Amino acid sequence: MFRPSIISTCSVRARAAASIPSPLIPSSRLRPNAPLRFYSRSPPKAAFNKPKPGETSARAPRASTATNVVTFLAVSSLSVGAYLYQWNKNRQDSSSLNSEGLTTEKWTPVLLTKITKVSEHTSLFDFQLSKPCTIPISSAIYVKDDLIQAMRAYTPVHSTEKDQQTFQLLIKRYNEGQVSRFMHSAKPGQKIEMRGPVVIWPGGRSDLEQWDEIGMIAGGTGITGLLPIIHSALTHPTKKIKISLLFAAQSPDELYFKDEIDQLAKTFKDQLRVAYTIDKVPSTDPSEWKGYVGYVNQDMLKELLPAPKAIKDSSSTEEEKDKSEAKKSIVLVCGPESMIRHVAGSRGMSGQEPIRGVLGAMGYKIDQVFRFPN
Ligand SMILES: Cc1cc2nc3c(=O)[nH]c(=O)nc-3n(C[C@H](O)[C@H](O)[C@H](O)COP(=O)(O)OP(=O)(O)OC[C@H]3O[C@@H](n4cnc5c(N)ncnc54)[C@H](O)[C@@H]3O)c2cc1C
Repeated sequence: MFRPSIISTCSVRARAAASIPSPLIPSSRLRPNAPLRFYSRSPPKAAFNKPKPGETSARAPRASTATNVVTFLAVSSLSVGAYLYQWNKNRQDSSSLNSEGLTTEKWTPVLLTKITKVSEHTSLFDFQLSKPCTIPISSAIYVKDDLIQAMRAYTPVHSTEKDQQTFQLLIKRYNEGQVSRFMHSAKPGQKIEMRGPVVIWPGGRSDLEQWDEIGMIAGGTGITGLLPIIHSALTHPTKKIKISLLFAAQSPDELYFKDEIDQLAKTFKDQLRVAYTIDKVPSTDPSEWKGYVGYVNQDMLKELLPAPKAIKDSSSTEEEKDKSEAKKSIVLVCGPESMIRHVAGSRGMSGQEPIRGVLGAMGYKIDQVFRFPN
């Protein structure tokens, strides 16, 4: 099972914030010596009056001192009980309203604000955090299905290195899938238990500038892991990093964020090159499709990706080798397990299994390829 390096970006701030008093906490808690009115009231005097002459004892039985004390204690404890119940309820409400920003240390309820269907099986889920939080580029957040205590990782779509109070998850529903089905049955207004963020590919953060070229192969929802890296690389303040992306999906409507990606390719035309492939051309409008058809293959990749280092090293002259050494490139593969296996071979438990599949046949080695866990 995939075990990411756990980092928490929000907890220190959240801990400081947790000490801020809330208006929902009863004032007696803020001022410990404030009198509690509920039980400072005396029991009704009439019950303890002596019977007047001529009155029958049946109408007004005289209470003994012991009974008075018992009655007083019973009324008092009921009042205290009611008070404590209300206080505890307020405390719970306030703790969920003031819960920490997202942290890796514990499950935090996060408000689901909106659901937007983007294809037959996939929706975009908008969330609001109670405290701003840094969601690093190339990180994932764990979502828990409370009913069966199952958790799965999802990648915030437009994560940045800056504080943000909202984020989006793109989640595909699988018919037999536990957590994806739970999320697709959730409603706006509901709170979802989350933990994170955890960084998946550290190369996508502050040391992004180490790369001259980044090749990418995305499969379906796997684009979520790559999109923040694309944005960050294209807008890098000091370096023009070249990006090439082959985006593979079952059908055109599963090429998520295609309009956004095409727009980026237009704006950054000397930096970003994009190609698409789908499993099958839709029968409804086959002439509309202009991209590749079929699973990822060498022909789709050889003109697009940075060349494999191993091939360069063996066939180049010394001068060319020096140049290629100076150029640092990597190929990122992000998508479902079956697609990763086909493109680069299984990553294995450690992520260190040799590169096989299409990339392996082209001569790429483990030091030039990163397979995202799935
Ligand atoms: C770091 C990371 C980031 C991820 N980001 C996203 C994301 O942004 N969006 C997203 O939708 N998913 C993402 N995933 C995948 C996600 O974590 C779940 O694996 C997926 O939602 C299925 O979980 P489930 O509980 O619904 O299905 P499970 O109960 O785990 O699986 C039940 C069945 O569903 C089918 N199934 C499950 N996953 C897949 C798959 N990927 N492809 C094909 N069939 C499958 C299989 O037939 C499986 O037997 C990510 C995974 C990782 C590790």
